[in-house]
Amino acid sequence: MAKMKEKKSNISGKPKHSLDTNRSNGKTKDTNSRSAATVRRLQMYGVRPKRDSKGKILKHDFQSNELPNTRIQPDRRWFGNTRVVNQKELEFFREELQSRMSSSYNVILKERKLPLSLLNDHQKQARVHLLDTQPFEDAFGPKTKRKRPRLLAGDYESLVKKADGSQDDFEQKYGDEAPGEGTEADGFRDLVRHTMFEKGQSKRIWGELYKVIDSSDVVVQVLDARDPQGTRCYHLERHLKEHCKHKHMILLLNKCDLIPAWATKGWLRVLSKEYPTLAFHASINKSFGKGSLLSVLRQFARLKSDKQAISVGFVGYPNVGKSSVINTLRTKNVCKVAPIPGETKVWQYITLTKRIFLIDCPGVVYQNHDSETDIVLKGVVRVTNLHDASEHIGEVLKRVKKEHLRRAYKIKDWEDDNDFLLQLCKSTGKLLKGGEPDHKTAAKMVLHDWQRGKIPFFVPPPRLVEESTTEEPNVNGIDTENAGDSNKASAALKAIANVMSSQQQKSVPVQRDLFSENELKGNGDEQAVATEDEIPEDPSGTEGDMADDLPADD
Ligand SMILES: Nc1nc2c(ncn2[C@@H]2O[C@H](COP(=O)(O)OP(=O)(O)OP(=O)(O)O)[C@@H](O)[C@H]2O)c(=O)[nH]1
Repeated sequence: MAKMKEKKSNISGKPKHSLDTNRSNGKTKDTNSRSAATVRRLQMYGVRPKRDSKGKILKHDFQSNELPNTRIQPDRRWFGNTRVVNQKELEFFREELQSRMSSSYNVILKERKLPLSLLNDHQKQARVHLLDTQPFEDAFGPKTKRKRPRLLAGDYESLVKKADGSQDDFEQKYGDEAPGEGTEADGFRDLVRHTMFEKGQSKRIWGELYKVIDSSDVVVQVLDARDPQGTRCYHLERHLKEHCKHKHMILLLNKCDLIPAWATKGWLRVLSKEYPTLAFHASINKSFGKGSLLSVLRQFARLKSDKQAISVGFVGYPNVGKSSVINTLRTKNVCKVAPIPGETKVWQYITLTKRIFLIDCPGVVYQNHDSETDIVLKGVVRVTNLHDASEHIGEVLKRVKKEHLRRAYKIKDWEDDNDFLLQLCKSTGKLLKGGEPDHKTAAKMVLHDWQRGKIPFFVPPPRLVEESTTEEPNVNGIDTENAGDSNKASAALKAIANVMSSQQQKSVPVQRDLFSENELKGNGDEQAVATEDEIPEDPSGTEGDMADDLPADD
């Protein structure tokens, strides 16, 4: 039977060629031979166009007879998931989709699969739909009417004249409002101020601050003891008084080692009239005020006995030492500390005890009328970022006593800030190419020293009126309305007052080499209220109180 069939398909009797379409009828058992379809496909590949001697195609099996060349340029869009539609189709699609979407009786399913970007113009590339408002002829036709822009001046010179004139007018008009110190009338300085001197005022930082305040039961406002009033945030205090009466605030005079003890005590007395205030020196090994602060926090935890734990937020200007205070309380480097402002970027939760959590906050600057120099000297701006640091040196020379500068930089005398910088450049070898003094680098060096507290400076505390110098520190700032048990609350208040008054009796450690003997003593009045001593490790006797409460290091 098999032989008969073979004969049928191979009538010629010639041996079968592999490209013979009749070779197999698909029913034979021989599955290795090519099927008719394969043979046809292979034959198709073999078809080549006929060309002339120059290679030009004369005839091709797949070429149209009408067109000379029907080859289409390859384009990657053929292979993409795209479709080309003309403008009319697109318009139709847009209208149709728009009407469907705006109709409240239609719901579009699988919306994400639709090319909605075709419907809504991208905001950045949004086009002016000229043709919606006027016909094509009016918008782009040959008789298009275009308004000529009204130029202020015909040529460059008259434009300059006009600008000068308007500047004069402006100065005449606003001449009385003299620009603040450090600002220039040309508007350039304003621009620089925007980019750099507004550190700590961004929306993000304020957001962080409010997050910390919202989550805190006690807010510790850390102040720089060298300039407590200058680093206070009155806006925040007002906010707490008005909107968060149940939250407590205490002031912490940090870096008290950088000012004489009488000044620390003076400030303690002045500030404690408003809020409970403690002096502090942040240092992991040699701190001051740690015990007092821990005791006060523990009393606050007592006041909030309805809560399982209290959160204590540390807020304040950049670089005042918020993170250092937290590290000191934990006796461990749990927060990043750096001698440059803006080291803390986001808030951070730290467990102090089972009942007390601490929150570190980035430094916040409340917008006030500080000049650029004030901002730099408060340590808000990183000195390395200053374009010209030398312009702030005049103020440093004004604020710091000559004897300190002489001692710090070994310069005998100087006429003005320029002369000071010149001598400093020479003595420290800060020279540019060709031996020119490098004022900017020398000035940065001085500002660095200022920010790190190497040049002694402090704002003396205001003198108190006799009658107001009461012995008992004020704890009126503490609201006890929300404290459950009134007996407990009054006991806690008493304890806080005790801690504050006992701290005021203590000796405050001071970096003695910063000041002269006279400065350390202060004048007569101050001497009467304070004596200072350099104190060894952990002067406050209250450290032990909390020791067993503190968590084991993790
Ligand atoms: N002399 C002295 N220096 C201190 C004291 N506390 C902090 N500092 C220094 O002040 C600098 C700033 O401290 P940080 O703790 O980073 O300040 P911060 O307030 O967290 O700063 P931001 O991250 O900008 O918010 C560091 O160089 C500390 O060493 C202190 O009590 N005495």
